[in-house]
Amino acid sequence: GFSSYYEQYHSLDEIYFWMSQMVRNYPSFIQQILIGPSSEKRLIYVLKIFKGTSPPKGAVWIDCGIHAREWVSPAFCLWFVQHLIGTQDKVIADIVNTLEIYVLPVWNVDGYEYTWTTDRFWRKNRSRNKGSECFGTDLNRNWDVNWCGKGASKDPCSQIFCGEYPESEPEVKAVATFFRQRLNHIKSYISVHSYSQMLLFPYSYTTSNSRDHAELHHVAQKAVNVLKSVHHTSYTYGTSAQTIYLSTGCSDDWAYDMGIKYSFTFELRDRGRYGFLLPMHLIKPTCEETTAAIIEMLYHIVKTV
Ligand SMILES: NCCCCC[C@@H](C[SeH])C(=O)O
Ligand SMILES: [Zn+2]
Ligand SMILES: [Zn+2]
Repeated sequence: GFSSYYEQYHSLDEIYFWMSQMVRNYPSFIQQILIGPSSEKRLIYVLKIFKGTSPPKGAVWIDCGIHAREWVSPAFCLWFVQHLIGTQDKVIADIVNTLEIYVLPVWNVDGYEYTWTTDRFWRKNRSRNKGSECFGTDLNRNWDVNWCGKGASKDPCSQIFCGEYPESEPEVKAVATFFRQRLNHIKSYISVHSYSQMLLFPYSYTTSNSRDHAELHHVAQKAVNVLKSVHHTSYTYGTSAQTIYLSTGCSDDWAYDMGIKYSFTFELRDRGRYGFLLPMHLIKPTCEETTAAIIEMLYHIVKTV
C-alpha cells in the first residue's frame, strides 16, 4: 500500500534536509543543536523538542544510528519526532510540556553514509587508525567506563575496537561533552540499536545488578508488555551482561554511572530473519510498537520529576 515518508529508509542528506524542514515548520517546538563534527568533518545535530510554556522540569535523551548498519534505528528517530509533533495524545502532551526531548537521529554520520555508498554492513565510525590498514572505532566501546575490558577489543580491525583511548572519537566526545554540560538536567538516556528485540539496562561491564535494578527492571517489564500489546512482538529484557553479552565502554553504562538513572538500550526488530536488512514494510510496525514502549517509559519518568 501507500508508503509514507516515514516508512522508508533515508540517506544522510535526506535526513539533514528533513531536520531543517522540521525546524522550519515547527520553530516554536523544535530546535536544532550542533554538537560537533564527525571524524570526517560532517556535522552532528541533535533536535530538541519542547512544547511547554513554563520552564522544563528536566530532559530525556534518545540517540539513533550509533552503529551504521542498524538502519531501522534512524528510521525510528524520524518516526518518533514526527509522532511527538503530530499527535494530540494527552500522555504525549504531558511529556512534551514537562520534559525537553533530545533526539539524535543519526549519531554515526560517517558510518551511515558509508553503508549507503560502500559497505551496507559497516558498524563502526570511519576514523583512521594509526599503524593499521583498518578503519573505525566502535562508538559503543569508546566510553570512559571500564574502557576496553572484556567485550571490547584493542585490535583496530575488530568490529568492537575500543579506540585509541576513552573518548578518542569526536562522535563520542561531542555527546559526552553535551551530557557533562547538562548532567543534573537529563533524567534518562535511551540508545536505539538493532537487532535482537531486547530492552537492556546497566550494567554491561559486570553481571552484577545496579543499585536501581528493581526499578529499572520494573520500567523495562512495563515497556516490554506495552510493546507486545501493539503487534504481539516479543522482547527479552534485563541487564545487558545478563541478557546479551558482557561489553565495556558502553554509552548507557557511562550515562548511568554519571548519575542518569533511567538508562536503557533498545535492540529493535528482528531476531535474525532479516537482521540489519529489515524490509521497509516492517518499519511502520516496528516504530509503532517502539514508540508505545518509549512513551510508557517517559510517562513513568515524568511522574518522578
Ligand atoms: N551496553 C549496551 C547494551 C549491550 C550491547 C548492545 C549492542 C548493540 Se549492537 C552492542 O553495542 O554491541
Ligand atoms: Zn548497535
Ligand atoms: Zn545490535
